Amino acid sequence: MPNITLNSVVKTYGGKSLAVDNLTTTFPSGEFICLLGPSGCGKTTTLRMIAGLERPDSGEIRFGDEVFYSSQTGTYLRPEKRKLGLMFQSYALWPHMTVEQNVVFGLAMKRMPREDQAKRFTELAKLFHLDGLGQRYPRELSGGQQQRVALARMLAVSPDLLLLDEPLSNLDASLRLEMRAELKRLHQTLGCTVIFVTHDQLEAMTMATSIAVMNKGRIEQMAKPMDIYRHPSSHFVANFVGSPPMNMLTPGEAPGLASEMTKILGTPADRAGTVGIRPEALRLTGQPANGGLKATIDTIQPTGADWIIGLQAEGRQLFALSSEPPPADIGAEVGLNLKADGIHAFDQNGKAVGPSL
Ligand SMILES: Nc1ncnc2c1ncn2[C@@H]1O[C@H](COP(=O)(O)OP(=O)(O)OP(=O)(O)O)[C@@H](O)[C@H]1O
Repeated sequence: MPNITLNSVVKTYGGKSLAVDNLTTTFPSGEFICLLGPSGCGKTTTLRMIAGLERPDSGEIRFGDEVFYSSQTGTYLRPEKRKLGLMFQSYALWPHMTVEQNVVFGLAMKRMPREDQAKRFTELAKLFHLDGLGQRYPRELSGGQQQRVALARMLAVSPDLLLLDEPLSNLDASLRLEMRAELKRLHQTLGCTVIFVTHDQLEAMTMATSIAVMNKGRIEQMAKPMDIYRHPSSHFVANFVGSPPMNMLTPGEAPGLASEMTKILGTPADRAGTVGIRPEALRLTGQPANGGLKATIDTIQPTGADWIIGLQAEGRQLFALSSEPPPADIGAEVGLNLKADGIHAFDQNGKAVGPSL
């Protein structure tokens, strides 16, 4: 299966609002890629340009050797000519059609014989646990069942590429969990390339084989989820991925803690940039060691499996994440130990520096 390549793709709206900023990247075939980033960073625009629903201002988009779009040659392949499956947040099943009619809609449009359509529906109904629901109407289905019908409809035409724009955002937490597992399983079974837009880092971390973190119309970093988490290439990525977010110290903030962090990292003490520590790398001890780092507990948030512990250290609010209950109550002074692999440093331009790279 071919890769998707974007070369110097630019997209502005109304000639002035820059949505995608000279984007050059390759989405390798067979990967489950999550485009992750804050609202307005250009995720949907990127996806829509790959789908052919939005025309770039300039650049080139290819699917292997097939040119989807090229400003140089004036090529623009219409969406229906690109062999894609598309699914959006509002997946809009046809309300007046049964589940089976919805699923085989694309096949009927392609004039596939009725018996073959029925056969394909049986296969898909099995894959998406829709057995026995073929004659129901969408209003007679649960949210999760509707979502599975939408997925089956998208896959009925055997697309080479699936483009999904926040398809799980309308679901409640337990259904989301179920659908995340379903999509992941589906990707492993079908082996097709998936590009999935989300602003939810948990969704990206749990499903993607590769995350592309977007910021202001560009991809800041593209890597495997755990590499993004462990080796963020910039302040932006480090801050965006992780919950609670990384504790960031700008120059002058909590100097005792910052200098201990730079000492562990081996970066110069007269730093000009930011240092950060993941909440789980802040370990609390019952008693502060003599001359060691200390903090005061100011909030305790049990999540069930973990505790998020708010701390005050040298006038700064920090958050620690622990799978153990806190060693003391609110108001108590505790010692701090720092775990080296959760510490990161960034230069003045926000680029990661030091041994974490
Ligand atoms: N049709 C449009 N007309 C004008 N500006 C638009 C249009 N669509 C998007 N934009 C702007 O382009 C930028 C990128 O938008 P885009 O929808 O691609 O971002 P996004 O990362 O998908 O955001 P979200 O997560 O909120 O959907 C934003 O500044 C947005 O306001």
